Amino acid sequence: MKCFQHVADIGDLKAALDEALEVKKNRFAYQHLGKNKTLLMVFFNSSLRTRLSTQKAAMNLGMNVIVLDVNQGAWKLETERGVVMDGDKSEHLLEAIPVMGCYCDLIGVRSFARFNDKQEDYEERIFEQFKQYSGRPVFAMETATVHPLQAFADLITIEEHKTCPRPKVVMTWAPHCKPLPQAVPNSFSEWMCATGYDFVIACPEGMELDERFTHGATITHNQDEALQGADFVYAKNWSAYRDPNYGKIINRDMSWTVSAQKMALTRNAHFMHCLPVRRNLVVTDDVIESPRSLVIPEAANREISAEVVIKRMLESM
Ligand SMILES: NCCC[C@H](NC(=O)CCC(=O)O)C(=O)O
Ligand SMILES: NC(=O)OP(=O)(O)O
Repeated sequence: MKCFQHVADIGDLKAALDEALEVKKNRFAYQHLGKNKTLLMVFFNSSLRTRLSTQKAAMNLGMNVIVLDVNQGAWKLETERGVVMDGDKSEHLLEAIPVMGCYCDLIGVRSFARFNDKQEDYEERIFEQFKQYSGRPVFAMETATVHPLQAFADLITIEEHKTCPRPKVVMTWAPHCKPLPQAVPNSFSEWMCATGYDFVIACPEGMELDERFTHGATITHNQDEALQGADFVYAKNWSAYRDPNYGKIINRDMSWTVSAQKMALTRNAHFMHCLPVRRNLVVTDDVIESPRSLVIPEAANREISAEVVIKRMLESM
């Protein structure tokens, strides 16, 4: 595997899940693969889980790990060609990327949507340049439009907790105080549509996501109806995707907060969220703290999804 970005990159999902469960049973079985190999993690944005779980996964595989926080101590990077660089940006990404590639064997990149320009975000201009100019296999650690390590970890978590072959999984929009990217819901939807699950997306009108990620899902604007019979409730806020509101908050409806009353509509569903989560905006304290909440197992499985992805990249070197 030379790139990990979309569900298709992982190939057969059943095989990937089997491999994940095997890795989870013995996460140090492939130490030889990473010997004398270096992972570089590049962060343009903050992280807790991705940073720790991906480093842990690489260490499980015997790798060395170096981390670059672009906004803390590195030169400020210009990303556009043709700019006269007489401002505060000292170095161009077009030099920085191949230089980074010199010091490592694999690169993970976190680069969120900037919401300046929808086309720039959805063309993945930063991540694509890493693919093109680093000379290394590259994986997404949440880019402008996708967060596949999260979606893979969520899929593993659902497989571990489902009690029927085809569970009903409902991804619901929930309110938030900041305009958030669509990467997490895009990838969750893309991955769920690739399973045989009954997958439903509930969101307010105007909050529909890019159809390239939601094709195959049932989409409704009625949250209560969607929650009926749900086995898993995946809450997430995202800002508007559709023009002319791209990247904006167009809805603050607190009746979409996932509460005990909402969970009572489900088939005793598990609650899921990628974290970090704003309590009592997205989900109430009692729901996230309940025994049906899977937020910690999801985070734990981030180590496993990352290990499978890095392992496959090392194997195909
Ligand atoms: N990697 C997990 C989610 C990251 C990001 N959340 C955030 O930026 C939350 C920030 C805040 O709540 O202040 C998102 O939704 O894509
Ligand atoms: N879920 C997730 O990616 O968390 P971080 O943003 O903390 O890495």
